[in-house]
Amino acid sequence: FEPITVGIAIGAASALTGYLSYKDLYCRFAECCRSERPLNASALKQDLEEKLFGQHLATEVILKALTGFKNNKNPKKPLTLSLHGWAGTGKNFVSQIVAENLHPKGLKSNFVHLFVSTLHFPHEQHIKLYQDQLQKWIRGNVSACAGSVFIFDEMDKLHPGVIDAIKPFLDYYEQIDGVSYRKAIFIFLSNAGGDLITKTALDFWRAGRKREDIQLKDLEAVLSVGVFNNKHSGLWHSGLIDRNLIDYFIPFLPLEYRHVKMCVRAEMRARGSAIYEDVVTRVAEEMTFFPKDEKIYSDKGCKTVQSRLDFY
Ligand SMILES: Nc1ncnc2c1ncn2[C@@H]1O[C@H](COP(=O)(O)OP(=O)(O)OP(=O)(O)O)[C@@H](O)[C@H]1O
Repeated sequence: FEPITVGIAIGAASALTGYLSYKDLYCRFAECCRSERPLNASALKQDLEEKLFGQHLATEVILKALTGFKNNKNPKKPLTLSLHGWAGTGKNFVSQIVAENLHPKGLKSNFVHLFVSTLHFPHEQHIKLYQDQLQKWIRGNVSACAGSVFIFDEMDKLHPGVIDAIKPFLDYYEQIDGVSYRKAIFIFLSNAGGDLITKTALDFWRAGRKREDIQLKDLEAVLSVGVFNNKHSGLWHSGLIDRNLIDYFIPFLPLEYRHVKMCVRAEMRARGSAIYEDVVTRVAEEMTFFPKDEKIYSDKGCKTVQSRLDFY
């Protein structure tokens, strides 16, 4: 070897290791976008199985969708998940778990963005402005971090025009104006279809079948009628469905008395308290259940558990 070549090689190597350690050091103190970092699938699985109660379908589909997407070095489009179900069944909660498994700071991460329809896009007359702002926001953030996560809550209260603005980003384009959106993740949350999911769960219950026996295929047809044709839900007018831009529809089942109790226990644990079963029962019994006769499902899911626990 010529001395010059060796010198260049050593220089390059030390520059590279210097750069790497600088970057590592930097990332210890500041948040870094690590879109290429592999997903720890077993950590996600454990989180979902331990923390999310009564949602065997959501657990299964989310795990499958995320591991598949993150293992693919070359996705052809961003991942789009549409979560459906009754209030308080865990849609926001799951989004938070997913966000934390992708970016350790979760919802506080600079690479995770939550939009709430009634908060961020309240006025119908300003749709044009919202469209512009949203496009700029998404473009800017995906340019800064390819693996950005965007969560849209209350999709059923969103004017479909707003989502129209981001349709091109969800499509199969390699790049748009020099930016590739293919590693980004979009999560839509909605109550649309919740009544039909509940009806299916109730049919199973009335037939004496186990909740865990409900399969995705039992709900797909139901969701397609109830959600795809529902004129009052933000997505459906927008053509996202016709163009097959939603990768997974994820149903959230209504929660039963036993699940509410699990939520109370989880909340007690989170507060560092011992588990008092009499309090667990009292909080769960304060919730209201439907349908009128059978009283199986909590009408607010686990939503008011935390505030109710404050009384004890
Ligand atoms: N399936 C569940 N497993 C564990 N905890 C749950 C579950 N569902 C709800 N919770 C608890 O209840 C709280 C409220 O639920 P969450 O905000 O996720 O409901 P949601 O489905 O997003 O409701 P909405 O449609 O009204 O926005 C969560 O922060 C969590 O503590």
